[in-house]
Amino acid sequence: MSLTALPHPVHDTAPDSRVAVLASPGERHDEIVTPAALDFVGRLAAEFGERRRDLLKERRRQAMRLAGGSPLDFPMVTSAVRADPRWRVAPPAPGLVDRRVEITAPPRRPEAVEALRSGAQVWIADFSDATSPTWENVIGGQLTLRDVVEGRVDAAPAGGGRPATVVVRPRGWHLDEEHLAYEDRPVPAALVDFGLYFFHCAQPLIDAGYGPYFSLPKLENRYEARLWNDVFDTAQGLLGIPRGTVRACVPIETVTAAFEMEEILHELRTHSSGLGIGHEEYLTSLIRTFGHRSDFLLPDRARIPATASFLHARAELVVRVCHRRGAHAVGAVSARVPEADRAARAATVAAVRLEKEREAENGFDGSRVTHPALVPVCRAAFDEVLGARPHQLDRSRDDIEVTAAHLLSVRRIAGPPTPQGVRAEVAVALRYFAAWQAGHGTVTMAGRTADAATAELARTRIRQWLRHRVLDRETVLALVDEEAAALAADSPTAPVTEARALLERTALTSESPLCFTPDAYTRHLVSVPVASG
Ligand SMILES: CC(=O)SCCNC(=O)CCNC(=O)[C@H](O)C(C)(C)COP(=O)(O)OP(=O)(O)OC[C@H]1O[C@@H](n2cnc3c(N)ncnc32)[C@H](O)[C@@H]1OP(=O)(O)O
Ligand SMILES: O=CC(=O)O
Ligand SMILES: [Mg+2]
Repeated sequence: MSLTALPHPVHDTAPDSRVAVLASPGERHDEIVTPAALDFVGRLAAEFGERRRDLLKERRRQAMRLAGGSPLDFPMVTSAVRADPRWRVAPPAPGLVDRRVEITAPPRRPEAVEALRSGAQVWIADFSDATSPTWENVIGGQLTLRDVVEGRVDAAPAGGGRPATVVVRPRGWHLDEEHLAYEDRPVPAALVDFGLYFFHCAQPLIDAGYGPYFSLPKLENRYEARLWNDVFDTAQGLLGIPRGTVRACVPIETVTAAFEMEEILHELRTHSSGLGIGHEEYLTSLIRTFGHRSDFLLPDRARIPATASFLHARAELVVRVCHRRGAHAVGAVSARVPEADRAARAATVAAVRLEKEREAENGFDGSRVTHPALVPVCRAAFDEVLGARPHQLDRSRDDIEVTAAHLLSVRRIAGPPTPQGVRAEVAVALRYFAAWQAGHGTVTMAGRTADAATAELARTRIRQWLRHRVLDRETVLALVDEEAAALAADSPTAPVTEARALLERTALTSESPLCFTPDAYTRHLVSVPVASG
């Protein structure tokens, strides 16, 4: 597909005074937080703010229905969409045809340089889980992206070839951006991350032969996909960019979305760049949705392999649905990262290689890694199956039959954790919370990388174990003491007391929030007067 270059964005409207910035300007912020960009974001907030609030209410209603015993199944009302063999998603856009390796990293300049030059086909610049959303990080991330798109970053891979295509992962629908207010309400964080990137970078990307591409986090149903699709239509309309220029990939990260994959593709079909899978978010969603049931009691992490039948069923269904509709299917990110020790490093490489080989054999068109040293490992696994072909969209997997029972067959692995398993989750949550409160969205520990989704899963698991009484509060508190002391010894400046309080609030109280981020964000990362919402 070739895109026609357009005249510069049409944007001649007066700045919208209903958008207020509630933060002091940082270095170069005036390049991003311009009156015209604020006006654009304000228009999106005006148009979509209320629908987004309604959809968040619907999330809560659906959670209550499922907790009350309503069965989860493929929706009857959309069976015609699933049965209709005719529709396809848009063809793969320039830069997204071959996606055998995607690397994820926060949109910080050092990681941007490494990711772009890593040899991966795609860089997922992650505002969602890999960024601690301080205002400085949010605007700094946009500056990084603008510098990349406008060629101010040395992005050429050392071994030749082209830099990775940029895909931006905005924050999810559940988060607000308290530093920007529209009519005195915080602007949805998703619209800030999407809107600022789109406003500044869409046209330069099109001029360079690419487009504004996104990865949409944590969608729960087709209505949320429709909302994004409408945001894309409006945004393209406002800037005079042809409809269908945007592309968006949806990782299936919630259990309700797993039952509406095909509908999600259908809603986004003019803008879709396929579906993916994410393990951590998905496990968190399973516990949130069905964690009260003993057949959903999740054991230690090490005992939940990607080959577990319920995860395998979701992966197979993603491939089947995607290939039926001409869309890419992208595999899960490996949390393992290489360690200095040679033997440990070799074991990590072998394990990642095996994961990626399985995905390539199952029909995925590519997969995700989170460290540059793993790019060649993922690449080799996909090269073996794809060879010179850019993808395997022609490989239909009509042999795959996935039922609701398959997707929910957790029972086989269900069981209590081991003491080591509990300690590992306490340690990861505590260390991540301390890093996040200090403005770092990713950490590496014991050969694994963690982001907000990792910490969310850790504290959700601790809660589930307490709820099922396979763990008691005193044991957790004793582990928190030990791990807090270890963290203070390792990092004397880490905000250990605050991290500990956050863990206790989100894992050990009965009123623990649905997600740790909204409440922790307001308490710890918002440093200016908060707009009333
Ligand atoms: C399952 C999940 O949750 S995955 C998603 C969450 N994790 C991520 O996104 C991790 C992305 N990486 C990062 O944020 C950071 O680079 C950190 C925190 C890992 C850096 O930690 P370090 O201890 O420096 O890592 P390490 O020494 O292994 O990295 C080597 C180099 O590769 C860079 N690097 C590591 N991971 C990435 C990445 N995903 N993308 C780009 N560059 C990276 C490091 O910045 C470092 O660069 P330098 O040599 O110029 O300092
Ligand atoms: O985002 C991916 C995951 O595995 O979590
Ligand atoms: Mg993730």
